[in-house]
Amino acid sequence: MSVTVRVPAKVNVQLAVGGARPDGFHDLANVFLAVGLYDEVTATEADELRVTCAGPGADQVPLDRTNLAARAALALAERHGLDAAVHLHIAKDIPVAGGMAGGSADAAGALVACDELWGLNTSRDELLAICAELGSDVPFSLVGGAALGTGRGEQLRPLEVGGTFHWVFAVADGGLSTPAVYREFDRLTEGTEVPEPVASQELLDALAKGDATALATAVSNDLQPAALSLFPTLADTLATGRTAGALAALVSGSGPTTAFLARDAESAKTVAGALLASATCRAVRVTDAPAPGATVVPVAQAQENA
Ligand SMILES: C[C@](O)(CO)[C@H](O)COP(=O)(O)OP(=O)(O)OC[C@H]1O[C@@H](n2ccc(N)nc2=O)[C@H](O)[C@@H]1O
Ligand SMILES: Nc1ncnc2c1ncn2[C@@H]1O[C@H](COP(=O)(O)OP(=O)(O)OP(=O)(O)O)[C@@H](O)[C@H]1O
Repeated sequence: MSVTVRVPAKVNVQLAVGGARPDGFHDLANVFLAVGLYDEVTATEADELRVTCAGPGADQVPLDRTNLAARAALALAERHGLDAAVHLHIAKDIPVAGGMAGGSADAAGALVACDELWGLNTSRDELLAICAELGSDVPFSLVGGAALGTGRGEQLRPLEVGGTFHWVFAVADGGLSTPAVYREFDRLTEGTEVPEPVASQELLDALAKGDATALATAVSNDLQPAALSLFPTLADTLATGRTAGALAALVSGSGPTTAFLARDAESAKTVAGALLASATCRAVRVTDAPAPGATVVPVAQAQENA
């Protein structure tokens, strides 16, 4: 028997970062928006824990127990006193090390898939607690939609979204390590007073109204200077998207994927065309938001996708 779960990528429409905490993490006001790029995790009964991965960037994904999907299965099995004898296959479509929470998506997907496969019926709250142990972005991958993350980003408040937003993502040639980007943030802000991270009311209102123009003026990412410092050519990608008519251009989370908010589907196509033609990125993806969180794929559909 197999269970397949589909999990979305995210963009951070606001990422306000506070000073470094004693535990090395940073307090955040993190406004997550799930977007329509998905990984699929299939859990199948097996003699022992095994991970396979296919799709763009699969060669950069570890297949041992450091894989976040494997860690999720082990954490769930341990809670229930089980052996994590499962084959996890990841069909990857979310850029690897791109700042779109791909590994987190796989962790949330593995958790839901194993829970279903093993017939555990773990409560939502318990699943969210396991997610938070696995990583700061993992709880949001489970819930999807839009949410404000506080603490290190793991404490979620769901947010209302009043419409569809059109996005273009430019996948960079290379990756960025999330801890390295936070370290660069610390270096760049050294000796300055880092304000408490606070969610922008203007931004939350724009999301609730589904107003792309208002959202575009309110988006912000405090990690963007750090990502640009480590990956300076991203400035060219951002400029290309802006010139092509994007309402907003920003680095997605810790980068190096860049995100462009478009007025409508037509404008998204124009922005995507300009980015592709510019050769300032490796690939371009056009999609909508919000997207649902981790969802079990009906068996017939999973077989069709395989
Ligand atoms: C940049 C974001 O993707 C925005 O959503 C997240 O803040 C990163 O979330 P993530 O990849 O799930 O990160 P984690 O696996 O929890 O942490 C990886 C590393 O990132 C840094 N980190 C992460 C989250 C946070 N609030 N403060 C941090 O300083 C820490 O160095 C940590 O050791
Ligand atoms: N299932 C997984 N998929 C991708 N990478 C994984 C996975 N498990 C572990 N990793 C490791 O984690 C690193 C970061 O990958 P990931 O794709 O999650 O980055 P990211 O999208 O930038 O994360 P975030 O946006 O949450 O900071 C990879 O370079 C890889 O070594």
